[in-house]
Amino acid sequence: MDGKANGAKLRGKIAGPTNPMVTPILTDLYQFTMAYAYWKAGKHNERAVFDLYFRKNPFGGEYTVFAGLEECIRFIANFKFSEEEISFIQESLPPTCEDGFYDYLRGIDCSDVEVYAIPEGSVVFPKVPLMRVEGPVAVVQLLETPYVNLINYASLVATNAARHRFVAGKSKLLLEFGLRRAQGPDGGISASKYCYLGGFDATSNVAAGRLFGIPLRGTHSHAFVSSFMSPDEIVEKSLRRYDGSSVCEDFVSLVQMWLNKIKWSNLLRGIFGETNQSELAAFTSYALAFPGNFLALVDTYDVMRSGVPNFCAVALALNEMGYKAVGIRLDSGDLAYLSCEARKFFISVEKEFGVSGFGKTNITASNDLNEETLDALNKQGHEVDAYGIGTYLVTCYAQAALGCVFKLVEINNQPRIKLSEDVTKVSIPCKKRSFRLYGKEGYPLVDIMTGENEPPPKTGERILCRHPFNESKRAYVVPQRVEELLKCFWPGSPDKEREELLPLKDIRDRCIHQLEQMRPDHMRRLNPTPYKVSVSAKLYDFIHFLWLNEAPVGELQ
Ligand SMILES: Nc1ncnc2c1ncn2[C@@H]1O[C@H](COP(=O)(O)OP(=O)(O)OP(=O)(O)O)[C@@H](O)[C@H]1O
Ligand SMILES: O=P(O)(O)OC[C@H]1O[C@H](OP(=O)(O)OP(=O)(O)O)[C@H](O)[C@@H]1O
Ligand SMILES: O=C(O)c1cccnc1
Ligand SMILES: [Mg+2]
Repeated sequence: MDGKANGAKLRGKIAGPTNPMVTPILTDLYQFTMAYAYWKAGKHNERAVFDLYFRKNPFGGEYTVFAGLEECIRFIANFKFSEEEISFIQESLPPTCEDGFYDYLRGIDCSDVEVYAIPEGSVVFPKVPLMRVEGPVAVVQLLETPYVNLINYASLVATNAARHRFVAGKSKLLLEFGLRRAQGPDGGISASKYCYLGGFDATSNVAAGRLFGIPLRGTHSHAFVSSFMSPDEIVEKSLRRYDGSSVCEDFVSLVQMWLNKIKWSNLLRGIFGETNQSELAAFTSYALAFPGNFLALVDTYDVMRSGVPNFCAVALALNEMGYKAVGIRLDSGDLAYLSCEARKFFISVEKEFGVSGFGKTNITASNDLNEETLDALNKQGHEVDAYGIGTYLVTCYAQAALGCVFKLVEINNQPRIKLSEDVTKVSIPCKKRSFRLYGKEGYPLVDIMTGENEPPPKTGERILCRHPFNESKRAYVVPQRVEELLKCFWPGSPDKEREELLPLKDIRDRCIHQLEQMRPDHMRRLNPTPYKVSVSAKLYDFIHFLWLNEAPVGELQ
């Protein structure tokens, strides 16, 4: 068993959802009309089992990162209608609905609901339940919309982040800059949380930093650079040495001196003439404000003729004062070419002035980056150390939704099936267990679903894994390791034993670890190999028995 996935068991109070808009009325009207009809028919307490799953991996890939579980658990742990909400539901349903229904709503909570789920941050696959929710049918029905809502975008954007990480490579720093472009405030907060979960290193979103403890990072914008007109604007020019031993009274002149040295140095001669002085003023001013964290946006006027030499002048002046400049950000132009040119310049400066490590000055790139542009940069060769990514990441531009569904699979111990002309849309009936089977090389080989009461797969014992719908697709597997996927995250009460809800950082670690464990051909961007999802022989037979039982036989005329 995976040590991390098999977290500590816990009891005790669970906080409410992060977003206060997540209340029992954040659902579709039809959940209430169905709840009324269940109640009216006296069916509302029938025990139902629903599976939450998706049918197809997003972004043309063969894997998905499961995210959003903690918010689902927080939601049901605090599920209770307020009087105002009940009055509003009463106004929204037809007046013929009986008052007894509202008394029923007043009394419900999720103490009779059980949620089994795959741990958040796990790598998951189509058709395998991410969550199995069991409880009184009317109550669980009300959970459908908020649950699908809480999982859909979270898993989609976490997967998008993981895919960007995969292309960028392990060693690059990935910064999420999407708040201004996200789908509203909750889209922005969720994006920051789940991009971090999916492998980003930091966010520019301050509220998300506070809410989730995500590291905060940032540079400055073109507005800051273009707000300066000339170095004469800088009034407070003094800078104390890093070690506090002395003060330079005119840092602005020190910067000018370094700019001249760069200009007339042998190695660098000819690359630039006069740099933009208002840009130099902005950089100098920023360095005076943050001498220990100096990073400059260098593309406002001209990257190689102005931004980079100006940055170097300020960085060398800082170096003389005992500070190490952080780096530059490129936000337009050919990022591969400019990063290579900037790197050459830094290496020349290191050689010319003997500033050790200057050649390794950090280069951050931004500007409409996505998987494709990252891939193109890799193919061309580049010198970027960090990427700031916004629009394409947080809006999930390449795919709008994951398409999670919440389907009834059993009621009153009777398995149920949803048929469809489209075989990928046929639901897999029964209250099920699922297992991940690992092969000799340590990679996950196949996920298998079984009926709840079947003997589970065992390490070293051969088991037949069948494609759920395609008779000819089957394989014997002798697992080297068996991991049960669904664990109890909500046993109906905070006082009963349940899986611990781990800190976001631990969930992120699990995600990164699981992605690293996957066989590389499942992960590649072009034509990845599908990961196998299967059912036991017994469940296969039962699905097809129920299918034939429920499907009417047509008549040809
Ligand atoms: N070397 C590269 N290979 C592939 N794509 C790149 C490369 N460098 C930059 N890009 C991408 O090309 C696009 C360039 O955007 P665009 O054509 O709008 O120009 P720009 O650099 O933003 O210019 P401007 O500052 O005038 O708006 C961005 O999406 C960027 O990520
Ligand atoms: O490009 P994204 O992936 O969305 O990343 C965030 C962008 O937001 C900022 O500027 P903004 O786009 O607001 O202005 P700009 O177009 O002038 O760069 C930043 O400079 C990035 O370009
Ligand atoms: O800090 C940055 O550089 C930043 C933050 C948000 C959007 N674009 C850039
Ligand atoms: Mg932009």
